[in-house]
Amino acid sequence: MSYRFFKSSWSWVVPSIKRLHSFGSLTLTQRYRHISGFAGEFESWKSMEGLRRCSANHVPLSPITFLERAAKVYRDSTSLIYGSYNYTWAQTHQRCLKLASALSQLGISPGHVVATFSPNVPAMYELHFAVPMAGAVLCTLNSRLDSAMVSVLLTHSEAKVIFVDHKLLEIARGALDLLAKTNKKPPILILISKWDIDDTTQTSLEPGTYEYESFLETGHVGFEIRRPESEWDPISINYTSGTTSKPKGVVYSHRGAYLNSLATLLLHGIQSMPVYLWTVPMFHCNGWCLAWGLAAQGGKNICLRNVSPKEIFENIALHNVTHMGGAPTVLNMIVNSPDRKPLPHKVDILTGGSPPPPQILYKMEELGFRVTHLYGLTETYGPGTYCIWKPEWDSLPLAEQSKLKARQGMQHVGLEEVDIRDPVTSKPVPADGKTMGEIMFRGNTVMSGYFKDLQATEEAFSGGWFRSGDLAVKHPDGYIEVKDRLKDIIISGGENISTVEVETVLYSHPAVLEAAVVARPDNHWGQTPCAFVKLKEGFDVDAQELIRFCRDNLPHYMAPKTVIFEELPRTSTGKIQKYLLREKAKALGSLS
Ligand SMILES: Nc1ncnc2c1ncn2[C@@H]1O[C@H](COP(=O)(O)OP(=O)(O)OP(=O)(O)O)[C@@H](O)[C@H]1O
Repeated sequence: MSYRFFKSSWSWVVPSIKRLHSFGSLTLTQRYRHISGFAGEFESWKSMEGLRRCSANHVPLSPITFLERAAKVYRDSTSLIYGSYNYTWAQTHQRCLKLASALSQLGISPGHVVATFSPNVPAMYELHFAVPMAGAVLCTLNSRLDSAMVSVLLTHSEAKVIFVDHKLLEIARGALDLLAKTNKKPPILILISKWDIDDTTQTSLEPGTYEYESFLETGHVGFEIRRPESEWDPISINYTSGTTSKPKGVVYSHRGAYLNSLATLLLHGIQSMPVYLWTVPMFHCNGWCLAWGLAAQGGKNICLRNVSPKEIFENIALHNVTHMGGAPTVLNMIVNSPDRKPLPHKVDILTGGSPPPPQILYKMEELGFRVTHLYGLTETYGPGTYCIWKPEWDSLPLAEQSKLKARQGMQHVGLEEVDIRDPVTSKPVPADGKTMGEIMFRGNTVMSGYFKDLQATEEAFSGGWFRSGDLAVKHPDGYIEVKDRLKDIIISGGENISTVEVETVLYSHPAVLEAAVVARPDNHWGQTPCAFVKLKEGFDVDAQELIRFCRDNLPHYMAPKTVIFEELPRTSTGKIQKYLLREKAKALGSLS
């Protein structure tokens, strides 16, 4: 300890000790407040002497630092594998610096939007760092969109550059042609072909178009990162899935991305140097924020172009995968696939995006997966709550465990609060497991707002909470359970029917592969439940059998009155498009 510090500390301590003696009966906090003289009836926090906010103790939070640290701590460890390609963290860091430098040489400045249109190839991972390192905002477009939607989102986001996977080139060109017709300046196209095509398609590139690898090589590693001035600065725009309306541009900040990345690592139990299989699309909520998060733990990113059960099982064995994620539809695909097999070791899998039927959770655990169930929206950076597992549940039968796990749980550490409140009065509903209300969020991992839509932003935040549009109950243990979307709930004879509950029963029938329940208008009841069902191969049951099965397992008013067998329409993120099914049910007319 230096003399100066010792002297100044001592001069502070002596009178403090004297004061401490005279207030011997106070609590520790009260004593501290008294001796440091800054709180309660004395003075406010802000006048506490000797403090200074400066670059030594205050840096805007940003996930960019995860990569910089990984390049030192995990320098020679593998950062990414794609087919026969692999990189170390030092290489990934250098490649991202070069890419950021190349972007800035192209004229990309802080605040500009850079779009991607690609599956989970290595470029997607690199762009998650390179774009914010150039000070720009990353906009990852869903790789399953068509030209028309891509052109709409490019117009809305005002992207200056778009990175396009070579297999999506035609769709992207179609989008740019549409833009040109509206006299909008199209973004510069950079083609991602390196990892799949040996001789680059350079020669077939149109003027003003670049190839990813040669573009990256124009940058230099000495690039000075354009760090956010404020942690509130935007880092990405994520468009919602468009399940209930047209996609909205949700803006994430550096701060929120940093916090949600860490929270997701924690809830997923990701320790140092995991092996992560990329089955969650990075375009969806930045891979639930793990595109950034894995750098914080020096993870090995196993990138996959196509996600199929065969590839999943092969990669798990080949790379010793420890963690992965997937929407319930991916889990359903795994448990019903002929390629499924017991795992060579435990794999932690995160699932969320729609309600996971307990039967599917059950079968996943039987195969050797350890499932963590999360719930959230694009507006909450993906994961917002999760079903925190309690050791006392381990001794319950697996079926019982799966029912508990199908609940959406409680908020993760990055969020302040999640509550179920009456959508009209905003008062909390009782924790009785019965009273439904709207799920509302508050905290640092809630979006900054909808890009260019202040009205929608204000509506979403009215009352000081973010309103999710989802209906849920709160159980006596505080865990929440989603019952429906506000737009999907069925009201029959004055009774609310949770379509999720009816679907859960349908999924428990051995012949049912997929099920979705919607409202069918009814002259007598107002609405009745109408089920759309896809059967497993080789099964043949009729509507009456499924209705009987539901009546045996649910109050009669909740059982579907109509069952239609067909393929279920899905959004590009795999969610069932209930509004399309509702239109079909409406076209059937009243049953009564
Ligand atoms: N674990 C879960 N259980 C039940 N529902 C879930 C779960 N996770 C997510 N969801 C549903 O997904 C929704 C969030 O989806 P996302 O943000 O991808 O866009 P979207 O709501 O489908 O699209 P849009 O807002 O454009 O209609 C939630 O509001 C909720 O309805």
